[in-house]
Amino acid sequence: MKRVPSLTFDFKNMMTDQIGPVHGMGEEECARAFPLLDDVYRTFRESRNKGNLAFLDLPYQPTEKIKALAKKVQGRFENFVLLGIGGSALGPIAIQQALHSPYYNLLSKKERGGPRMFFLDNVDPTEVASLLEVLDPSKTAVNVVTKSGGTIETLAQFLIFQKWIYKKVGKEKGAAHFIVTTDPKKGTLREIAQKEGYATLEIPEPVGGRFSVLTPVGLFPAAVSGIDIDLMLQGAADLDQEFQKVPPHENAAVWGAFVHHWAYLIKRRNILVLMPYSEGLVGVAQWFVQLWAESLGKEKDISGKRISVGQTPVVAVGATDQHSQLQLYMEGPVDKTIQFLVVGSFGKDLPFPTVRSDTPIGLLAGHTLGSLLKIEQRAIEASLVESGRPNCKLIVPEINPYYLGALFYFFEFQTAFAGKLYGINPFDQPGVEAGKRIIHKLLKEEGQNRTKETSKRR
Ligand SMILES: O=P(O)(O)OC[C@H]1O[C@](O)(CO)[C@@H](O)[C@@H]1O
Repeated sequence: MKRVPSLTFDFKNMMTDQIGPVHGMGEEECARAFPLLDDVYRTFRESRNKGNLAFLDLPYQPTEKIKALAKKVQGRFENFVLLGIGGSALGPIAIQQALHSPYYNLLSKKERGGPRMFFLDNVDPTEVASLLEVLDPSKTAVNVVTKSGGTIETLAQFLIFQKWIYKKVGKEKGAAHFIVTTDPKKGTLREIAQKEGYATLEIPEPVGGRFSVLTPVGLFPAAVSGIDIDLMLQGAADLDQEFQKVPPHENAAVWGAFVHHWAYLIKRRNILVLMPYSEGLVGVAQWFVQLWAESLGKEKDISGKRISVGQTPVVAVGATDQHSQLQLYMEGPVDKTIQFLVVGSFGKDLPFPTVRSDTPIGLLAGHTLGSLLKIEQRAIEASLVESGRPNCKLIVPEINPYYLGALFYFFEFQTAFAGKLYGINPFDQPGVEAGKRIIHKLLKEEGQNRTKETSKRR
């Protein structure tokens, strides 16, 4: 089978906006953009050639080590728990949600072929304690994922799990339960892994957390749960090859970046609503939110000039949020672009029994759940167009490892390219540092007070 990951980006409905000083983006306006895209694309390619866009080369990495370690975990453990936050959890969660049944953990081990999968991306004590109550530490593998190796939430989760496992099986045997995915050389978790003798997987040094889904961060848990990770990388590689062959104005991810950048700067569409019409792609949409928000929400451009830019990404799930958020999108401020995320064909479908009736139930005759969901998407798209509400759509032929790999690659490419258009650095996140500093300060101060109180009481 010849596989070409032609993800289609359809933005003809971006021109429906009849409100505001600039009307639509017609063919002429698009054509005028070509020289700009050519220019920016040239510098983008130069950055890649200099090794500054390392995430674009991830599709070509070797996977033997990841698969070998995954096989060991599959054979030995009943449960697999991933600990991480932000880019160290959203990608792995998105993969599971897209490629496995939502009831994966209810299947038998034979049906699953590997352990039950759990993902903790918060430090909510009720959630963590509840998981510890139902799992057996002697049958649980723990994958601690952190690029920096020093994220306080992940370190906190790790300490709790380390204590829980060591208490049951002892320190010596306990070491075999931990797999640390982190920076190849530095960081607290790297040091701990070395000292305790944990298995480790490397996140390439120049790849930041939110661009790391196609590193062992996403690939290892995927392989543990039996997903063909080579096929995921193949999808990304084929899309890369497709992109390298065409001029920038035929590259769908370049258009994705350009259209949203134009919508934000010229049309003041401050909000990008990503609306998947597939439960399997909700995790991808949530992963995208971090990618778009952390990469493009910046105060300064690369020269240090204050510009404060960034579109606010929001997830709305079709059809569910038609009955929750849609009213706002139809009649509220025209400050949004709705981007649908649709699949060509669903993996499974269920036909309706025919009911003869003049009530809405009779309308379902001859349809399936899948055709209903597709009709709902088309109807909402048409209703947005009718009321002059700009929207666009990304079409994924089907949800499988191949197209999922391509989809991640598409969004990462689009985001990095949008960063170039904005003239900002899409790979840093200086705005989150202040919060981290204060968390550390409060932990220190309140920790000292608590220690004093405890020793007074003794
Ligand atoms: O993988 P790490 O280093 O633990 O970071 C987790 C997340 O924290 C952030 O650095 C933001 O605080 C994200 O960019 C990152 O995905």
